[in-house]
Amino acid sequence: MVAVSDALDAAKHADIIVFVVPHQFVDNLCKSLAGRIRPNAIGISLIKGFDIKTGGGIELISHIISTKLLIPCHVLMGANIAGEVAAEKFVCTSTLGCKYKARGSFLKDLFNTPHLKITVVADEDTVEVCGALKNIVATGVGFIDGLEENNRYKEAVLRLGFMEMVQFVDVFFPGGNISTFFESCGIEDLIVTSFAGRNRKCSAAFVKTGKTFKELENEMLNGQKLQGPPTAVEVAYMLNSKDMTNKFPLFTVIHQICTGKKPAKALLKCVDDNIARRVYLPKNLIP
Ligand SMILES: NC(=O)C1=CN([C@@H]2O[C@H](COP(=O)(O)OP(=O)(O)OC[C@H]3O[C@@H](n4cnc5c(N)ncnc54)[C@H](O)[C@@H]3O)[C@@H](O)[C@H]2O)C=CC1
Ligand SMILES: O=C(CO)COP(=O)(O)O
Repeated sequence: MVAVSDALDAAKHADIIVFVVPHQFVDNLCKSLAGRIRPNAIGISLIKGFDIKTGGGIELISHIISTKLLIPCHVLMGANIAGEVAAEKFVCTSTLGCKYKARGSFLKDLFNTPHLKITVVADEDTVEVCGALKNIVATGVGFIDGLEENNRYKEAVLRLGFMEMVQFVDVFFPGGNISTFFESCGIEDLIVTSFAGRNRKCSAAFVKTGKTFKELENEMLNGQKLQGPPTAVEVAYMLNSKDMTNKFPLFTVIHQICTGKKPAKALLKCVDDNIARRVYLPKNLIP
């Protein structure tokens, strides 16, 4: 394998292009590749987050790649932390979202290793939306850690957060499968990221130090970018444009804390107010 630092050099002759950059940079990356890659290339996005649509709503990153580069783009998201996959100490998992059966099976063989086990589902959008939304919930879990609060709050943020993930897909991306939430990209990635990810670590420090996320990224992430706080902004933009912030109280309060509109303790109140909330029953997902 040869590593090159220029994205166009890496992609211009490729049959399969794997996209793994912080989602903040996708637009520019696509500009640098548009019209200069193989027309029959296939994209796979590992990128977690959304893009804001002017005029309201959000766009999936894989759809942006597909539209801007005129190639199909599938997704690979799951319960894995990059360093742990590289260390090969135990078996990690990931979910490949690909609506074409034969291609899904080919891509599975390509990514599967003894230490990274891939399962394939056709439900591409749900895989991608789960990957993005769990970073918001993990940010909330980090706030609870930073407040040094009882674990009960962490457990409740995970449960309420998972429920809002299901609800978000049900309302805005109808037609997915409920079973996708039980794949690696769903509940498992939510737990892994909420215990071992950078979003949790930095949001705990956000509460403890009073520093901004930008300062913490510089100090703690060595040039990497957090995905949770910007994804919370994108989701809040979507919910505001649909007048639905009150239906997603956890996502909403996490965004308000990230942007300094509310103190971290507001998350405790949100949990107390919603802990007995009725379980959300999906109307538009296939059992
Ligand atoms: N690190 C992890 O454990 C996992 C990350 N992801 C997702 O993958 C995406 C990338 O995250 P990381 O791996 O942390 O990224 P990273 O910060 O390590 O960067 C990955 C690549 O993006 C390039 N890059 C950085 N800034 C850029 C810019 N301004 N323009 C163009 N390219 C740039 C870097 O050179 C590098 O090749 C995110 O959406 C993340 O949520 C997905 C699964 C696991
Ligand atoms: O997305 C991840 C695991 O799936 C990594 O999470 P963090 O970005 O919080 O480290």
